[in-house]
Amino acid sequence: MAAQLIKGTEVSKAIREELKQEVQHIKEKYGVTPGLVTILVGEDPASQSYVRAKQKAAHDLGFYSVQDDRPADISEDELLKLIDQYNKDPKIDGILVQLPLPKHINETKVLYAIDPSKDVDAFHPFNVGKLMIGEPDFLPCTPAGIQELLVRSGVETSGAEVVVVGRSNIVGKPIAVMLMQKGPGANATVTVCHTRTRDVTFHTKRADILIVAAGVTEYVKGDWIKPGAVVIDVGVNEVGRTADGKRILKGDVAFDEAKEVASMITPVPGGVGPMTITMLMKNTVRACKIHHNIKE
Ligand SMILES: Nc1nc(=O)c2c([nH]1)NC[C@@H]1CN(c3ccc(C(=O)N[C@@H](CCC(=O)O)C(=O)O)cc3)C=[N+]21
Repeated sequence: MAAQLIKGTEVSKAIREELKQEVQHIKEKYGVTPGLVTILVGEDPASQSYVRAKQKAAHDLGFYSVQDDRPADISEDELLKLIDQYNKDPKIDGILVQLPLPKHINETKVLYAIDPSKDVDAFHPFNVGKLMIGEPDFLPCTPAGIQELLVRSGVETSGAEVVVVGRSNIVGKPIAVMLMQKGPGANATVTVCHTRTRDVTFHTKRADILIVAAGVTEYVKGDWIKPGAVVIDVGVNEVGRTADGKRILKGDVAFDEAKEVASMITPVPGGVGPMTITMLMKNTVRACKIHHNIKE
C-alpha cells in the first residue's frame, strides 16, 4: 500500500495565503510593512537559489524586502558592521544571514550579532534558550515547518513515539525540544539518534513519527520504518543536474521503499523545503508585530 503524500508545497501555499491577508490587514490598520533583509556572502549557486526563493516569497506577500549580496572575501568585521546597520534600521524587522558562511568568518559570532528581536531564523542563543524553556518568540523555520505539516495533516503527536535522526542546532535539536514540549502539536516522547547511536534501526523501527535530518542521501531504508509510521524527510541532497541545469534532489530517506511502508511521507522536493521558507515569512510578520506592539 502506498503512503499518503504530505504535500509541503500545498500546505505552504495555504499558509502564505493566510499570511498575505494578515500583511494586508496590518498595512491598512497600522500603516506598517514587514521588512526582511537576506544577506548572502559569496556566490554558491545553491545558496543563491535559496535566497532567491526567500526574496520571491517576501515580495509576493507584499513585504519590504532587501537582498544584500556581499563578496566572499568580505571581512568578519565588515559583516558585523553591516548587521549592526540593519539592527538599527527601523524598516527592517527580520535579518537572515544565509549559511554556510566562508571559512574565515566565525558563524557563531555573526549569529550572536543579530538583534534577537530581528532573528527570524531563531538561531541566536537568546531565542534558542527561550525555545528550550517553552517561551519562544520565534520558532526555528525548518522545525516550525515540520510541526505545521504534522498538525495540518492531522497527525496525533500527543503521546506518540517520535524518533529524530540528526542532532544539528538547526533541525535535530530544536524539533526534538518542540515536540517534547507541553501543548498542541507536541506532548510527544522523543528519542534523538546520531552518528554514535549504537543501533539506529532499533530506534527508527519503534517510531510512530520518524523525522530524518541526517544529511546523508537515502540514509533511512524501507525496513527501518514501522508499518504505518509517519515519515518526515528533511534532507535536500543534490545528486546531479538535468540536461537543462536543474538540480536533481533526493532526501535522507529512500523514498520508493519508504512509501510502501509508511502511512504518510513527505516528498523531496515539495515537502519540508517550501515550509522552511514559509515559516521564515511567518516569523518576519511576527517580528513586525512585536516591533510595532501589534497584539492581535
Ligand atoms: N540562515 C539560514 N537559514 C536557513 O533557513 C537556511 C540557511 N541559512 N542555509 C541553507 C538552509 C537550507 N534551506 C532550505 C530552504 C528551502 C528549501 C526548499 O525550498 N527546497 C525545495 C527545492 C528547492 C530546489 O529545487 O533547490 C523543496 O524541497 O521542495 C531547501 C532548503 C534553508 N536554509
